[in-house]
Amino acid sequence: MTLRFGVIGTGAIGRDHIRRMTNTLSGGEIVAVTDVNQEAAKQAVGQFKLNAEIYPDDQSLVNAENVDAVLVTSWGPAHEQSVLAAIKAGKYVFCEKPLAATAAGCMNIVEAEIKHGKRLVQVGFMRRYDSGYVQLKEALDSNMIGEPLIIRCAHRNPSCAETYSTDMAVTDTLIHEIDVLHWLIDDDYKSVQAIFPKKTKRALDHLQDPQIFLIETERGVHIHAEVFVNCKYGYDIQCEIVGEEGIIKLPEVSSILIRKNAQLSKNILMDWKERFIDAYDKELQSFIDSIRETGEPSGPTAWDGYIAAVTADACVKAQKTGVREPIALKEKPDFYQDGSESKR
Ligand SMILES: NC(=O)C1=CN([C@@H]2O[C@H](COP(=O)(O)OP(=O)(O)OC[C@H]3O[C@@H](n4cnc5c(N)ncnc54)[C@H](O)[C@@H]3O)[C@@H](O)[C@H]2O)C=CC1
Ligand SMILES: O=C1[C@H](O)[C@H](O)[C@@H](O)[C@H](O)[C@H]1O
Repeated sequence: MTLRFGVIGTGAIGRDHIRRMTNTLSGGEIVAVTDVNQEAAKQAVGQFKLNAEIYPDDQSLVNAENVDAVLVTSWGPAHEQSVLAAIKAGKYVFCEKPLAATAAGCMNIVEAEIKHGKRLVQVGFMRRYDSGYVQLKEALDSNMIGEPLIIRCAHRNPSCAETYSTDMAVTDTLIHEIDVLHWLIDDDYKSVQAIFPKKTKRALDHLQDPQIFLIETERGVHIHAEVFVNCKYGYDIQCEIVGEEGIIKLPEVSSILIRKNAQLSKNILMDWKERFIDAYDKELQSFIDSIRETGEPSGPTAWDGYIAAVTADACVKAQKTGVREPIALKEKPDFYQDGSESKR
């Protein structure tokens, strides 16, 4: 059976997911959309020629009888309400990061899903589906380099919006490393310290950019994570893992080699939509396939969303205090003890 989707939020990534669901993926169909900007919802229906009804709000959409699953692609602070409404209506829900704006909000969702009695929620941590990160995970799971000791990573955007704030370097950007790194090494975070290097001239007065986060894990791995959102040269994601027996590194994005004007060069992407286009396709196709085959999603769980929120809260506190801040997670419920660290 085709999974019938309702979309809450028809902005940038909402339309990108509608596009892939309509043109690329199989087994899913958009039958409902809503946006607080109803004109945006109407435009999305027209742009993709959807046979979909426009609903006034998330509540009416999740309760629609012909909606089996919900895509939450609204602004982060609105996610918790929509996800809780979907769970209450017994609907599957794919929620873009963040699952909720606070750790407490994520815990509300965890408790609601456990009370419902089966998994409904997948969080849009798409890097777990990126072929480069999958190769890193396979190498680590096979003990290729022995115990991981050090991770160096960088999350660089060519530029950011004027509204982008210092804490968004954590909640909007570093959140991807926060999720993918503990999944990669199957370890928990212990503490974090934020460092503000010399500021780039391209950052507005209110924004600290770049930033460095020094994260320690429970098993003693040290992570040096750079966030630089006005790097100008490109959209560049780097990740290198130093182990006891060797080093593994995220592959560069495929590009032709250009020999011209006495130079040898490669292209660098400029946009996150293009850099992770395959990962977005795979995460959503996996959501559809897993629900159709097993009755539950198999991707990043609401508990992964909680881990990300607790860690992000500690990173934001570290930005303010300048000292090493603890990252204290609650005990993982049995409901999520399915070895999901080794799954997507
Ligand atoms: N996984 C990834 O790499 C990415 C994730 N995101 C996440 O996706 C979410 C959306 O981001 P963008 O598409 O860039 O934002 P956007 O601003 O382009 O679109 C958000 C849309 O949601 C609508 N909206 C806001 N609150 C709503 C509510 N309560 N009910 C219904 N509609 C509502 C807005 O009117 C807007 O049309 C954010 O949480 C963002 O962090 C965004 C880009 C990439
Ligand atoms: O919304 C986004 C996306 O998640 C991109 O992957 C990040 O690189 C960007 O910084 C963030 O604003």
